[in-house]
Parts: sequence; structure tokens; C-alpha cells
Amino acid sequence: MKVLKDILYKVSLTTTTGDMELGVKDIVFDSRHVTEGSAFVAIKGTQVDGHEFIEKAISLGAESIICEQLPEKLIDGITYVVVVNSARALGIMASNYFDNPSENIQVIAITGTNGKTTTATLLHQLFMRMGYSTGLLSTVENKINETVIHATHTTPDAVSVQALLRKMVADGCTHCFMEASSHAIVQERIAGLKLAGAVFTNISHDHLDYHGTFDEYIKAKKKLFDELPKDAFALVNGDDKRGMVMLQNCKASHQTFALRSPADFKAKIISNTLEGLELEINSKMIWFRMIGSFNAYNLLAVLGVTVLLGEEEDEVLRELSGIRGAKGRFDRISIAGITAIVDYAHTPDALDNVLKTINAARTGGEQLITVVGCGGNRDKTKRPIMAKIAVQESDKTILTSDNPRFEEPNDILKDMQAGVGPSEIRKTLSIVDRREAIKTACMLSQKGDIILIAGKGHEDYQEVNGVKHHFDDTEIVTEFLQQLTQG
Ligand SMILES: CC(=O)N[C@H]1[C@@H](OP(=O)(O)OP(=O)(O)OC[C@H]2O[C@@H](n3ccc(=O)[nH]c3=O)[C@H](O)[C@@H]2O)O[C@H](CO)[C@@H](O)[C@@H]1O[C@H](C)C(=O)N[C@@H](C)C(=O)N[C@H](CCC(=O)O)C(=O)O
Ligand SMILES: Nc1ncnc2c1ncn2[C@@H]1O[C@H](COP(=O)(O)OP(=O)(O)OP(=O)(O)O)[C@@H](O)[C@H]1O
Ligand SMILES: N[C@H](CCC[C@H](N)C(=O)O)C(=O)O
Ligand SMILES: [Mg+2]
Repeated sequence: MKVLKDILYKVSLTTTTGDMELGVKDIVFDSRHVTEGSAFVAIKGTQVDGHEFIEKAISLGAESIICEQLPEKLIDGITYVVVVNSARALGIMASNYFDNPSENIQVIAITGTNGKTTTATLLHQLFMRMGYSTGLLSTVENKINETVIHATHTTPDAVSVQALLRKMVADGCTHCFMEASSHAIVQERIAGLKLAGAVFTNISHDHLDYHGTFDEYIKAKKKLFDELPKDAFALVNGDDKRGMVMLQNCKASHQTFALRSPADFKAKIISNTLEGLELEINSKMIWFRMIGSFNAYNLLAVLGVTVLLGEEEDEVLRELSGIRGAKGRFDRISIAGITAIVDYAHTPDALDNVLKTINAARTGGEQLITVVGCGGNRDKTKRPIMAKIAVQESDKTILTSDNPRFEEPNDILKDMQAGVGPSEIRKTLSIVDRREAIKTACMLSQKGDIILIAGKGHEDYQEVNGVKHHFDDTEIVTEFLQQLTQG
């Protein structure tokens, strides 16, 4: 049996033990996973209140209960711990339970609307190339060195975060690069973590369904920086007007990266084509395989983190120039003279950036066909905006489904169609079946054309009514483009 020390986050022990240590066999926050001798942490969620399951947890063997309010009926032999914020207590307890792994590995958290996966993945690839044992927690996958552990969230739950860090430490990792989603920050999935640094990539429209207002969304991101310790660094995008907001009242060392504003880490774009980016950094010209000006920001963030962690700039740039980035981010498939681009752009800003990157690199003559959908049970207000951007920036647009989740796909399409102006209707199609939409884009395209398939990137499924069916944009577009060459 493990002994938890220092679990007290403004905790007041109300019942049996009067002790500040709690011996538990496991920590669970879902009554359905309770085991004999575990501590059950009751969390108020978006769907239900975990406090409703306290009795059930005890009946399944929980011996201690961490909660914000005591249940009416207290049961003999059970330890109840009342805390101000049980989600936060969960993070701190989990850290203690796994022997505070973040004290033995440098953890860097990356937040922002777009660019988290790209930045974290580049950092992981770079540190591996430089010979470090390195961990990664990302939307696409979690990794301990090259061993992949399936990711269900951008940031795992608090117990999984600590368990994964524990495993990284046991496997000799010295660094971990992780995404901190705004949901995770608000839900305290990273409470209890000692961070060596945090990065802010940018903030734009997303997740207003969850945060309510843009100000609340900014506040969620800022919380990461407010809680950084003094010996950490806070590296922010100086060209994003909220970058400086993140640094207000932040105790950590203030660091910036930028293309336009004065900054600690600065670059100038020399050329930006569909082959890659040429950047001037400290009077050196460096070629990167990443595409689009937005990736110049991601590369600068990576450079900043690496130098702040004590690496030598020239070596970093040399290694970085050969790296490709994360799966599903501007992946190019060229068949029969047609170029398909599969990209995870699922926010207005990302879609606009990707389309502008493609348009800037076009030589003329060819047409750009965009296939895009919006996820169900997510921010509805981004739907017409994304459709509008797609239609304005493309020669033809096919509006389709993304992950409908529990929504009616045609209702999502209607929300998107509201962003298409009357003069643009003639160049817009709506095809609810994403596979058919991709097929149609292929059939409409001719040699030289570009097809952008946006929104799902690396995802290998489509989620419909709670079921994830196999679905892979890259696989499907390859199949149809190959058919064109055969027929
Ligand atoms: C909206 C949201 O973020 N929800 C997350 C949240 O669930 P919730 O608050 O809805 O939980 P709930 O169902 O209300 O339950 C409340 C509590 O009661 C417990 N419970 C519930 C039922 C029961 O029978 N017994 C029981 O004990 C639950 O375990 C929970 O502790 O806490 C859960 C445990 O950590 C997460 O799995 C869940 O992620 C859901 C599945 C999700 O889709 N989240 C997405 C939006 C998300 O987190 N996305 C971000 C990335 C976003 C981005 O930046 O693009 C991510 O980090 O992945
Ligand atoms: N720095 C950036 N600024 C704006 N757009 C970007 C940036 N980096 C990537 N993008 C665009 O956003 C998409 C998502 O990028 P990425 O997966 O790196 O972001 P993320 O922040 O991890 O997203 P999520 O919140 O879903 O985890 C990319 O496919 C690309 O279209
Ligand atoms: N992390 C994002 C991913 C969105 C990906 C897009 N394909 C969708 O399903 O909306 C979210 O959970 O909102
Ligand atoms: Mg991500």
C-alpha cells in the first residue's frame, strides 16, 4: 500500500483519521473503475457530478473519498477528505502517488489554439535526433522514446499524465514535450506538474462552446503561465497580441519569438513555397521542410525552447532543417499530376493560413478544390466562418462532414452553408458523405490541380453517434486518385 504525502491542497480533513497522510492502492476519478482499497475523487463534470457516485464507489471498494462536499450519509471506516477543488487535488495526489515524476524530467507544456501538436512533435523528433531519451504527449500519439502509446485526448487525464511521466522517468527520459489544451488547463489535468517551461503559440477562434466567451478562453490559456514557477521559462509569440497578456504577472523568465515584433528569437521569411521555407535566423539562411508562414512560428518556438534548455543554436538549426513534422499536417500526396493536401486545419485561423499558403505558392492556371467539414458537439459559431473562408480562398469548395459525433450531419452542413454568400453558391457543393465528397473532388480535378482536404489530418476514424468507424482522408484520396490513373 502506498502512502500519499502532502496531498493537501487547501484540504481540511473532516472525519476519521485526522491524519495528513492517506494510504491508497489506487486513485480513480470514475466510479466505474473503482478497485478495492482505492481513493475515489469526486469531480463535477460537464455531464454529471461525480459526487453522485460516492456511494457506488464505496460499494465497489473505495476506502477514501476526496470531494468538495461531504455526502449526507457518512459510512464507518471510510476516510473523507474535503477539498476546495477536487480536480486539482486529483492532479496533486496523482503526482504524489507516482513519486512526483516531473521533478525528475524537464516537462515543457505547449498551449495555443493552433500549432501545439506541430511544436511538441518537432521538439520530440529534434531531441531524439540529438540523442536524448524523450517523451511526447500529443493529440496524435503519446510516445516514450519511439514507443507509441495511443492518445485519446490532446492532454490525457491527470492520472494518466502522471502515470505516463512516471514511465518516462523509469525509461530514462530527460525531457517531455506535451500539449496543454485549454480544456485540460481548466479541468486541472496538469495540476501537480512541475514545469520547466511553457509555450504560447497563438490564440484565435475555437472552443467557445466550452469556454463561453473569448475572454474566458484567453483566461484558460493564461492560467498555465500564471502558475509557472520562478525557475521556469515562459516563451510566447510576440506577434500575437495576447502573447504579452500571457506574461502579465507570470513569475517565470519572460521570453518571446516573432517574425514581425522585436523578440528574443526572431526570423525573417526569405522564401515560402510548397517545397518548404527558407528563413534567415541570426544572419544565417536555413532551409526547412515545413510549409507555410505559420510553420515559421512553430520552428521559432522550437528553436526558443531548445536554446532555453541549454542547446547550441547552430546544432539545433542543422538538425531541425531535416525534420518533417507531425502526421496529418500539410501531408502531400501527388498522383497523376494532381496534388492532394491532407491537413488538420479545424479552426478558421488554421484553414485561412493553409489556404493562403497554398494560394501564395500557386503558379496560376491550376484550380484549388477544398473539401472541409466541421465537428459535431463542438463550437457551432466557427462553422459559417470556416465555410466562408474555404469558399473565398478556393475555386471550388465541397462542404461535407467531419466527426458528426451526436449531431445530425445535415444540420452541421446547414450551419456551414450560412457562411456562403449568394454569389459563391455556384462554386460550392454540399455532400454529406465525406468519402463521396473526396471522390467528387478527385473527379473534378485535372492535372496540375490541388485538392485540400481539411479538418481531420492524422485521424484514422470518423466518429458517428459515439462509434468510431475507420476513416482516413489520406487513404481515401490516394485510392480515388489512383483510380483516375487507371480509368
Ligand atoms: C468536455 C470535456 O472536456 N470532458 C472531459 C471531462 O469529462 P466531463 O467533465 O464531461 O465528465 P462527466 O461525464 O460530466 O463526469 C464527471 C465525473 O463523474 C465521473 N463519473 C461519471 C459517470 C459515472 O458513472 N461515474 C463517475 O464517477 C467521471 O469520471 C468524471 O470524473 O473529463 C473526462 C476525464 O478527464 C474527459 O474524458 C472528458 O473529455 C471528453 C471525452 C472530450 O471529448 N473532451 C474534449 C473536448 C477535450 O478534452 N479536448 C481537448 C483538446 C481540445 C483542443 O484543444 O482542440 C483534449 O485535451 O483532448
Ligand atoms: N502556428 C500556427 N498558427 C496557425 N495555424 C497553425 C499553426 N500551426 C499549425 N497550424 C494549422 O493548424 C492545424 C493544427 O495544427 P496542430 O495540430 O499543430 O495544432 P494543435 O494546436 O495541436 O491543435 P489541437 O488543438 O486540435 O490539438 C494544422 O494542420 C495547420 O493547418
Ligand atoms: N481537439 C479538437 C479536434 C477537432 C478535430 C476535428 N476533426 C473535429 O472533430 O472537430 C477538438 O476536440 O475539438
Ligand atoms: Mg494538438
